[in-house]
Amino acid sequence: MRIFIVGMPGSGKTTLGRLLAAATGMKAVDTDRLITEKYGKTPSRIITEEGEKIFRELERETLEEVLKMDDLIISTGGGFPIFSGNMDRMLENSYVIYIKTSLDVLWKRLKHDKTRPLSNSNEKLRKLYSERKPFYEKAGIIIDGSLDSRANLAKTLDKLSSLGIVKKTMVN
Ligand SMILES: Nc1ncnc2c1ncn2[C@@H]1O[C@H](COP(=O)(O)OP(=O)(O)OP(=O)(O)O)[C@@H](O)[C@H]1O
Ligand SMILES: O=C(O)C1=C[C@@H](O)[C@@H](O)[C@H](O)C1
Ligand SMILES: [Mg+2]
Repeated sequence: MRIFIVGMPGSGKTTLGRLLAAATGMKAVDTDRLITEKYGKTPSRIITEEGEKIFRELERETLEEVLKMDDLIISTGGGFPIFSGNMDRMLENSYVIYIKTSLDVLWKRLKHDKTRPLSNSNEKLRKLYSERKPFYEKAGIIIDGSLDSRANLAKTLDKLSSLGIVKKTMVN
């Protein structure tokens, strides 16, 4: 069984992936991190130095690699579900969680971060949000991203257990 986590940059995908893995005993991976390890460069460097098209191809390859694995929670890059039919591919035989976070909350988290070439201004972030929303909203499970990390984890576990995806786990 695989669970993908999707959402805007800064919505808390990596954080939730790690917490969810610790609570369920599943392994957490992160597509940005897998790409960085395999190609020796961060996504933002790949985008800046080689172009976004190359980065999106690497994401597509990474998706096929993780689809070969099992018992995995996969946090994705912000643009991952938008390109190459990736969202439909994820939905074919995995669960997908969307962390739905308001633009105000996202901008508060991202405004001091200079390392994000695609969302380094409020205008760019707004445009990305409206373009990406329809893709994210295809997810079968939608979580309110304005909660703190702990409450977010508890809500997610509740949803996953009510759907019979994971067994109810104690969260301290
Ligand atoms: N539920 C939350 N409430 C408040 N802050 C959070 C929450 N989840 C994550 N954060 C903080 O927001 C920032 C972004 O979190 P995180 O890296 O998990 O997001 P992401 O969606 O993986 O972002 P990226 O687009 O970089 O992959 C971090 O500083 C993290 O500590
Ligand atoms: O929103 C995006 O398109 C991106 C988000 C990051 O997680 C990285 O995947 C990369 O910087 C692109
Ligand atoms: Mg992340």
